[in-house]
Amino acid sequence: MKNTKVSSVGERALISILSEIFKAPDGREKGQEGILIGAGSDDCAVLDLKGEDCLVVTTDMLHRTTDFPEEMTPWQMGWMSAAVNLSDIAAMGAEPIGLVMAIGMPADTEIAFVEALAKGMQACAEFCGTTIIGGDLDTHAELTITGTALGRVKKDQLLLRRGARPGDLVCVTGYTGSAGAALEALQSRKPVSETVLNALFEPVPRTKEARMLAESGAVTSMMDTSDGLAMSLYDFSRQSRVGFRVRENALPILVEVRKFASNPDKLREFALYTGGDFELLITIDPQKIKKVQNICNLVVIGECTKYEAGIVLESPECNLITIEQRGYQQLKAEAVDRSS
Ligand SMILES: Nc1ncnc2c1ncn2[C@@H]1O[C@H](COP(=O)(O)OP(=O)(O)O)[C@@H](O)[C@H]1O
Ligand SMILES: Cc1ncc(C[n+]2csc(CCOP(=O)(O)OP(=O)(O)O)c2C)c(N)n1
Ligand SMILES: [Mg+2]
Repeated sequence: MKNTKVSSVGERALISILSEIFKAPDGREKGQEGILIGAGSDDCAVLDLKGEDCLVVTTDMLHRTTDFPEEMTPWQMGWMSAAVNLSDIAAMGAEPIGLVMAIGMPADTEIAFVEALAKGMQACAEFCGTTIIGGDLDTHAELTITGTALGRVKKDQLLLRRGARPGDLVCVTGYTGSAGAALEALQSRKPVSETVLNALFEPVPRTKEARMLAESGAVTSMMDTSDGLAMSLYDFSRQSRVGFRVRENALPILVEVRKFASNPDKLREFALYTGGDFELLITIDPQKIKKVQNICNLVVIGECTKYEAGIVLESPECNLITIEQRGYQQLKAEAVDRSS
C-alpha cells in the first residue's frame, strides 16, 4: 500500500483496512469482552451491557465545505449534524440516550452563529427524544462538527445489517432521491420546493419508525440509506450474503423529483446513487409483512435473492439491469470488491 493514496481506494476500502488493524489475529475485536459488533460492519458499534440491553455507539463528522451547501442556515447545519448520528442509532432499532457534539470553528465565528447551530442540534435531539449531553470546542480553519450518539436497545430487538435471507421483502421508509434532486437543483441554480430542499438540509432521523419496526419482530435486517440506496444494498449484501432484485416502478419518488429529473438516467442517479436521504432500508420476513404495513410510511421495493444473483434493478419493461456499487463516498470513491 506504499505510495497508494486514499483517494484511489475511497472510504469503503479504507474502512476495511482500518477494521483489520482494530481486530485481533483470530478475527475477533481487540480489547475486552463485551464487544458484540466492532469497527466496520454496521451503522453503530454494539456493546453488551450484561443485562437484557445493549449500548450502541456511532460517530460522524461534517464539514462546512463538503457537507453544508452555502444556502443552509446555521440552525440547519446544527440539525443535520445531530441527524446524521441519530439516523445511525435508528438504523440499529435503538432508542437514542444522548449526543456529544464537538465543534471546531474559526475564531472569528459570530456567537449568534454558534447559538443557532446549537439550537438546531438540540431541536433534532429533542425530536428524537434525547438531548445534547456534552461536547468540545476547538479552533479550526473550517467549521467541522463531530457528533457521537449513544443508544440503547434490548438484545432481542437489535437490528443489524446481517440477518436478511433470500425471499425476504425489501422495504424503504419515506422517499428516495429527494436529497439528490435538491443538491442538483442547488448546483444548477434551478428552483425546487422547500419539501425537496429540506430533504437535504433537514434530514429526519427515523427514530420512532425504527423503534416500532424493532418491536414488531418482523424485521430481519436494517440500515440507513445515508450513502444512497445502491451503496446500502451492497453493504447489506456483504453482511447478509444475499442478492437483491429491486423493482424500479416501486421506488417511492416524489412527483416533483420525477418531473425535475430531465431523463430516466438522471432519475436513477438521484434515487439510487446520490444519497443523503437518511431513510431506513429494511428486510422483512414475508410471513410477517402484515405486522409492519401500518406502523409507518413503508414501501416494498423488491426482494432478497441468493447472493450469486447479484444486485439488480427490474425496469418497468421487466429488463434486469445490474445496480452499480457506487454512492456517496468520502475520500473520492472508487468501487471496491463486494467480497472485501
Ligand atoms: N476511522 C474508523 N475507524 C474505525 N471504524 C470506522 C472508521 N470509519 C468508519 N468506521 C466504521 O465503518 C462503518 C461504516 O462507517 P460509515 O460509512 O461512516 O457509517 P455510516 O455511513 O453509517 O455513518 C461503521 O461501523 C464505522 O464505525
Ligand atoms: C455540499 C454537499 N454535498 C453533499 C451532501 C450530501 N451528504 C452529506 S453527508 C452525506 C451522506 C453521508 O453521511 P454519513 O453517513 O453521516 O457519512 P459517512 O459516515 O458515510 O461518512 C451526504 C449524501 C451535502 N449535504 N452537501
Ligand atoms: Mg449509517
